[in-house]
Amino acid sequence: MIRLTDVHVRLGQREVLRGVTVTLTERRVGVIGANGSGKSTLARLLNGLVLPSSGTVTVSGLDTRRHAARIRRGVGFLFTDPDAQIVMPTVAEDVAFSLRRKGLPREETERRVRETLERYGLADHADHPAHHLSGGQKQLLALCSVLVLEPEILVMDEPTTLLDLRHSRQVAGVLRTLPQQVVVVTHDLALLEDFDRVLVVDQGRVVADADPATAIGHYRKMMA
Ligand SMILES: Nc1ncnc2c1ncn2[C@@H]1O[C@H](COP(=O)(O)OP(=O)(O)OP(=O)(O)O)[C@@H](O)[C@H]1O
Repeated sequence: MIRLTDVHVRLGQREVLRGVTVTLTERRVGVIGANGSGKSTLARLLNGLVLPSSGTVTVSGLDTRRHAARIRRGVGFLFTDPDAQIVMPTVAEDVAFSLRRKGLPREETERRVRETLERYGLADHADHPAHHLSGGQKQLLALCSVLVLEPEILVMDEPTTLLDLRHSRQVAGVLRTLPQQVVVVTHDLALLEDFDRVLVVDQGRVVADADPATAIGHYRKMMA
């Protein structure tokens, strides 16, 4: 469970989030809103990448200000730009990297890497250089490298921006089957159709918080 209580975030001179209070218990939560409204900042609060200037953020009961390292281990974070996340030369090595740091035995690491790449359609690219992948394939690779760690919560910042329709649908399918709580910041409204809850952010505040159809309707009116 994620709880934000009267959260303000100031970055430089700007108050980017202004009094956000929400408790997120649903399995799939979407966050939408105009460019610059504060969505990414909200996402980054959830794994302690950004800390509140005032107010509190707790994840599974832990305050992000006091338990940053533990929270980062439990909350997988997928950045918009996959190049920010891919750290190893080949596809399989990149997925294996985080598992190795956990000290898993080699055989188990190889098995989990293979299974993950197969599940997300990247098995044929296992030994290819990661920088030879297309943008969309890189986005899938970044997702594999996060999911292989089986995080308790997954936070994604615009995970489908580089994906074609087929791969967007594949990610939507992945999100449907994942057992963990997922929070997705996106401009891809179709991705949220069957989500449990959608927040609309405007100028640093949550201005709507409802089922997808209601929240997206509110957003469309707001942007008209
Ligand atoms: N490090 C920073 N220092 C100062 N201002 C920042 C910083 N990071 C973000 N901002 C500002 O905070 C505001 C919200 O940014 P944020 O990235 O959270 O918006 P967003 O809703 O995710 O936008 P987009 O849809 O364009 O990705 C923007 O006006 C941005 O310029």
